[in-house]
Amino acid sequence: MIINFNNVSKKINGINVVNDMSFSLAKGHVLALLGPNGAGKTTTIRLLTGLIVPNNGDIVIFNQKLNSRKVADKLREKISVQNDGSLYENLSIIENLRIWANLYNIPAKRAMSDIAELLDVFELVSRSDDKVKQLSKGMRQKILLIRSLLPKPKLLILDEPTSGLDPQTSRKLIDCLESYIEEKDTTIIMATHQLDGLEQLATDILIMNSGRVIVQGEANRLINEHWPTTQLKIELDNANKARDYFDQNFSNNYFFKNEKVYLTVKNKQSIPRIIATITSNVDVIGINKVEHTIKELYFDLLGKGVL
Ligand SMILES: Nc1ncnc2c1ncn2[C@@H]1O[C@H](COP(=O)(O)OP(=O)(O)OP(=O)(O)O)[C@@H](O)[C@H]1O
Repeated sequence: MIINFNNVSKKINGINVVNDMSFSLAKGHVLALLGPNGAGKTTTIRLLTGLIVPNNGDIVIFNQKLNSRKVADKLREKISVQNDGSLYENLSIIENLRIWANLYNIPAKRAMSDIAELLDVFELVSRSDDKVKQLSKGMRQKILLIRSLLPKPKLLILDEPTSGLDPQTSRKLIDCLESYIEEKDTTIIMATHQLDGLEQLATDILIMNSGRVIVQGEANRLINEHWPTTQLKIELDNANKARDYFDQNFSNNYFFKNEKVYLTVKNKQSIPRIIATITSNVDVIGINKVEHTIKELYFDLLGKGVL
């Protein structure tokens, strides 16, 4: 495991902002830290970076107990935080990145090729000589992300990397990050409110509220546990004509919506047989398995009053 939080609590102004929190994160996994405003996400991240220390419990990163400033400083060699430090506004993108590469002690030749690769992945090659002060918010976020990737961190910590970005730019940033980490085996923990398309990047999720963990684990497992049955979406040539057939054969396990049938199947093994039966009895245009999302899981838990 790269990170272990063992019964960690943190009190601020007499309030348990993080309350008996336990979770772990395996190498190469991407954890999305989710929860409403004030849930304790940023505090969790500050605990993780050693900026604040827990009142109870312990934090173990790369098998080292995070119990002193010295350990936190040592761990900094393996950890990058996106929002650490600011950019030099009057310098260009490339100048900024060279300065940071130098601060990270990256040899000049390697820095040149790494910066070129990152600018390419993040689609900023044509803007590399632009001054930072001329950049849009989305571009700045990209530069901060590139900067945090430069030291090739084993663990990358992101606090709302897409905050304030429009949906398109935010998706683009995540796409860039995804294509960069695909080959790099970087472990990531990312606090975010951006739930759309999160499964594209996140392997694990942790939903917290009022300082407590509500659910945590691998996203696929949590989704499968939450929706143990499979739902098939069946597009029909003539939905009205097919109503009787579904009534007689699937009684309460289906509903019609927008000319489509949504059929719940309890036993996954029976899916091929069911599809064969349906296609031989009604005119089917297409059948898809309904894939549930992290966003649905989040709001389902929220709607049920768990959060
Ligand atoms: N330095 C501080 N002084 C006082 N209260 C604090 C401090 N830091 C955090 N808190 C309180 O702790 C709680 C959790 O805050 P935190 O910033 O960790 O939440 P968050 O989940 O990151 O929220 P958001 O999504 O709004 O960024 C909040 O009630 C906040 O007011």
